[in-house]
Amino acid sequence: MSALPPSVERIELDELVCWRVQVGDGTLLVAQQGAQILHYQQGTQAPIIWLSEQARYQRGQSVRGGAPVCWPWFGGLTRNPAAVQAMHSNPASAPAHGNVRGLDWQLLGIDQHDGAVTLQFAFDSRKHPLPDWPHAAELQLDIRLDQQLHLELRSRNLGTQPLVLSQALHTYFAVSDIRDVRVHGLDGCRYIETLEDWQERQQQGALGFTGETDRIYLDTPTRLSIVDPGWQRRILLDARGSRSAVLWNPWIDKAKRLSQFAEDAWQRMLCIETANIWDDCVTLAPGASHSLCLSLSSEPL
Ligand SMILES: O=P(O)(O)OC[C@H]1O[C@H](O)[C@H](O)[C@@H](O)[C@@H]1O
Repeated sequence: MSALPPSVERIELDELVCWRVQVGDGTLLVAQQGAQILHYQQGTQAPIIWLSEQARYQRGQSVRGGAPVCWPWFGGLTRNPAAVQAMHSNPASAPAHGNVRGLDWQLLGIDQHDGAVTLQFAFDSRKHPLPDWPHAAELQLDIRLDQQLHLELRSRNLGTQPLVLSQALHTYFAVSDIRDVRVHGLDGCRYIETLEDWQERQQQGALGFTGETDRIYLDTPTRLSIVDPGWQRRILLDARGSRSAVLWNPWIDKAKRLSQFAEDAWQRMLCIETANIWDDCVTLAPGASHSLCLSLSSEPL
């Protein structure tokens, strides 16, 4: 069977410019705003990345689902270590997950090589200063589609003082039914239970889901996996440059309060956010850079 050559197409979804990429039987859709991946699917299997049925494609607003980039802080800024908060002149008014997920990034280039396609996006805070965050930094996201999907998020300090960041690739995964899936790789990890006064606990065995879940896992291994018996598949997440991850599902009540989110959508998604947070934040000396990398693939059970 001869494979079709890779293809890249520019499309517009409502207000957003997007790039649709096909490599072999893999399809990828990326919005230029936020360099946000919206869709990733291999062949005829269910999508690996989840996108809300109620997603809205509007300027200035992150799309619900896909893989938003949270930077230069993750979550509520006032929950971050003091050194991350100190980068901002008004932490109490800072938006959750930083600013770049709702801003336009620059497309640096599209490279087609060895049967793979790489899209390179950049955000430069010297050209687009972030409110109340007076620092010179460049962020680049390389998105490479081959037989797998590879993300590399590189932060570079272009200023003269140390830069301290927290960040995450806030990936929404598609699952057959959240109540049936298990996440492997977390056994023995410390975690912060944000729903119970941010207490520190320790994971025992694989993680299943029976209610709202919002946890920061620490000392995470390079590989996590989602075992999904309903769709008879295992999604593999291989990370580098990260020792923390957020596991999130809003469940029934919080789902009702989320934007662009159907009331029952919690059943079909699970966020595993490959991160640098809590005691795993990134400190960059002037001129230094850091890469947070994630490769996604799937295999039958
Ligand atoms: O609604 P958003 O700002 O996109 O945040 C969605 C979710 O992101 C993370 O997973 C946080 O840990 C959650 O507490 C939050 O609800």
